[in-house]
Amino acid sequence: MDLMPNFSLVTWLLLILFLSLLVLYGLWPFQTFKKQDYQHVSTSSCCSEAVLDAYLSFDGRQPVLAGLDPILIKNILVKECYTNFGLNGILGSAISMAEDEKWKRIRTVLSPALTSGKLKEVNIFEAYSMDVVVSTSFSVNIDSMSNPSDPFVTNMKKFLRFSVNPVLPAPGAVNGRGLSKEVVLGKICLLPTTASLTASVCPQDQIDFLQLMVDSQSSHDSSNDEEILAQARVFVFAGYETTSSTLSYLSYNLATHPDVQQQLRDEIDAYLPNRVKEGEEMLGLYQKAGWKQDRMEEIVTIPKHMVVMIPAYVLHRDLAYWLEQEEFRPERREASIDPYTFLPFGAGPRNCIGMRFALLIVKVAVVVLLQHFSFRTFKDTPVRIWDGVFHYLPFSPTEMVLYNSFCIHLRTNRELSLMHIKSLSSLREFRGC
Ligand code: HEM
Repeated sequence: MDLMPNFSLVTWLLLILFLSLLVLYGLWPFQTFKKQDYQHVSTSSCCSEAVLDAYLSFDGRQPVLAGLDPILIKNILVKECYTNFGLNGILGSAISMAEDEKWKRIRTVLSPALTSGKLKEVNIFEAYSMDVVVSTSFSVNIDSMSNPSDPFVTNMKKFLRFSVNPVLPAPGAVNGRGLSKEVVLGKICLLPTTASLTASVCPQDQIDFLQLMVDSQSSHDSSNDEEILAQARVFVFAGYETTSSTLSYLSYNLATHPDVQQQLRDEIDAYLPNRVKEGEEMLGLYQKAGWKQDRMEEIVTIPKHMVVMIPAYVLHRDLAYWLEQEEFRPERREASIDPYTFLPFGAGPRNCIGMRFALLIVKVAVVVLLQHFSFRTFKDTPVRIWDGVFHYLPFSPTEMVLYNSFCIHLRTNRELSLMHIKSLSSLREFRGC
């Protein structure tokens, strides 16, 4: 008797394809976690009913370990700093993607442009958000509010909407040393000529990160050119959207909390009657809620090249660390904050290179705005902004972590044995799940 069903060739091929995909995506990736001693963490590829301090998920076939424990986070971020934002293509050589020696080299070149001393020289009043980032990163003055149709502004916006044409013209040589600043800017903005930029580029010897990169080129080398372009793009990308979103959320919170807004205005009037002072720590929005006492120590082994993500969005709403975690409570800055439970700019050697700059931009904007205006709600302002956002998203906050949103991503470069201190009371339910 013939035991093989009488399928057509196409059916057999589809069956083989189905079984291969099942093994590749459904079975094989799970072996990574089975080999490890992860009994204490939950393995889930969908929204889990209860989540521990660390849990496991999959990004396609890529196993991902997500950590919420501050000690785990500290170990990963400070000792194993291989950040990977998961971007490719035209941002492939950017500092945020680079690893090992390449990252060290780029970071060393770029860091001097963003020290606090350097920031004191920044002319922060001439323009804002994109204008400030572009002005300080490239020494190009644009006024995107007054000139929204300026080719630089429109093309930069297109780039930020991911509509940039990935096929860029070949790099142009200047003085036999690779790219000039104007050529890089032309390429980022897809401008046909650099003539329109020449008027905007500051003539004085203002040091910006782009000039530092261009100067660090020892000889004309097209891979260097590509690297410079990638840094230029990532600075705009990392600096513009983050800063403007921070300002938007902050103004929303100030509008919906008029008492906080008044208190801030009083402070500004008291401390800065006539001028904007830099360096005031005005943005401390979260507070550690107090450590739970019941703790258990375990050793966690994280294999080499494991992708680890720190789900900052969930961490910042973790009831183990924050009281009334959804509330805007600026007075929380009075309390000491565990740096590894509040990670708006990451931590460790690969933290945000633009952190000081971003805080400066945001603080100055808020001070100047509150000196002249008030933020008010109007009848359509949503009472809880996140309700409005989640209304349009098909998944809950926990699922968003599993979909890798609002996360810091890293890849370990060696096997790690970490002391994992687990709060026993951390077996908690995630809201919205
Ligand atoms: C409120 C504004 C900002 C926020 C919330 C923010 C947040 C972050 C975070 C979370 C990281 C990843 C840190 C990690 O992986 O540990 C990062 C990296 C980075 N940020 Fe920012 N950022 C902001 C503004 C800026 C600005 C203004 C610039 C540039 C001028 C900038 C440039 C970068 C770069 C280049 C990296 C990659 C650093 C590296 O891999 O060495 N960011 N940022």
